[in-house]
Amino acid sequence: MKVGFIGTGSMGSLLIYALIQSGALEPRQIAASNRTPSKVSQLSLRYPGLHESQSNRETVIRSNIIFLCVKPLEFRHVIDDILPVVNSNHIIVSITSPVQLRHLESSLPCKVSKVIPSVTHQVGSGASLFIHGERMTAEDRSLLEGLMSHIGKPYQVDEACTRITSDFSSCGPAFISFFLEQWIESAVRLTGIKRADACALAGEMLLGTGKLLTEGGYTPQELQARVAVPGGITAQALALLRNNLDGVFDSLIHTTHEKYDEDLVKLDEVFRASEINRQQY
Ligand SMILES: NC(=O)C1=CN([C@@H]2O[C@H](COP(=O)(O)OP(=O)(O)OC[C@H]3O[C@@H](n4cnc5c(N)ncnc54)[C@H](O)[C@@H]3O)[C@@H](O)[C@H]2O)C=CC1
Ligand SMILES: O=C(O)[C@@H]1CCC=N1
Repeated sequence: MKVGFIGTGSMGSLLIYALIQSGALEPRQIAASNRTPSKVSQLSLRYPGLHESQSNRETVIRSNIIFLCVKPLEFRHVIDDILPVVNSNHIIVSITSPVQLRHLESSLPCKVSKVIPSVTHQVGSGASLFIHGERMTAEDRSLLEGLMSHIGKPYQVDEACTRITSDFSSCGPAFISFFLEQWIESAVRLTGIKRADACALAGEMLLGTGKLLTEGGYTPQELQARVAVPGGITAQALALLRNNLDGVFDSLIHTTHEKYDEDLVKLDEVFRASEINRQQY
């Protein structure tokens, strides 16, 4: 299996790192290209054998599966660029949520899927979300899921639920880190605890909480009940959080969905405009 990466910014390079580190791929199985070529040169120095493609087309030509790791509004440009060298056997994967299967299927002659990864894959953890296109056979699906299972837990989701599922799996690490950052800064300011100690304790706590939710059979509600003995300190603090955060998560979900919808409107325009142009010429 040969795997290509178009775009080696934050997420493209993280996926390359994680897939090599986990043993899922050897560097010689990978080809990569990026708008700024020096980013790929750095990767090929770090992983001898990784092929530094001179163009996105070269990445496609050398690969069976190609991950498009660029931002949503860069998709149209990348697709137009690689189109002449894409054939029906290629599997092209979008790692970004607002790009729809219909955008990919209407503009590419190959098999397509969306796989929304998470920064947690850097440590072989977290969920990756799968939304397969109709041209993906059962064999293609298990090939892609098998590859990603080395660095996270594959989850099939409906495209209509892409935003809310990636809110948890992909944006979640940032949201929870924000929560912890605020908490740690208050702790440092009010109690004098060393920031490094607070960070280490917060990380261990989050890891353990994650395990209780995934392996320990707890729901978030049950976990609160287990820790918050009636009349105790945790119960009092939970009441404070409940009052102060009332409505925050509704607003959070509205915010992520509004931004997603904005991107989707722009993508629909870009993909439609380009189809109209193609018909004219
Ligand atoms: N950061 C995260 O945790 C996650 C990000 N994503 C999605 O992944 C996508 C990429 O995100 P990042 O890697 O954080 O962005 P980034 O900006 O770090 O990387 C994008 C890369 O694409 C390259 N690029 C742009 N146009 C190109 C072209 N025509 N040909 C070749 N390379 C080109 C840029 O030079 C850059 O290196 C975004 O849509 C993001 O929403 C998805 C899941 C998680
Ligand atoms: O494309 C997305 O929705 C992802 C989730 C986190 C960042 N970007």
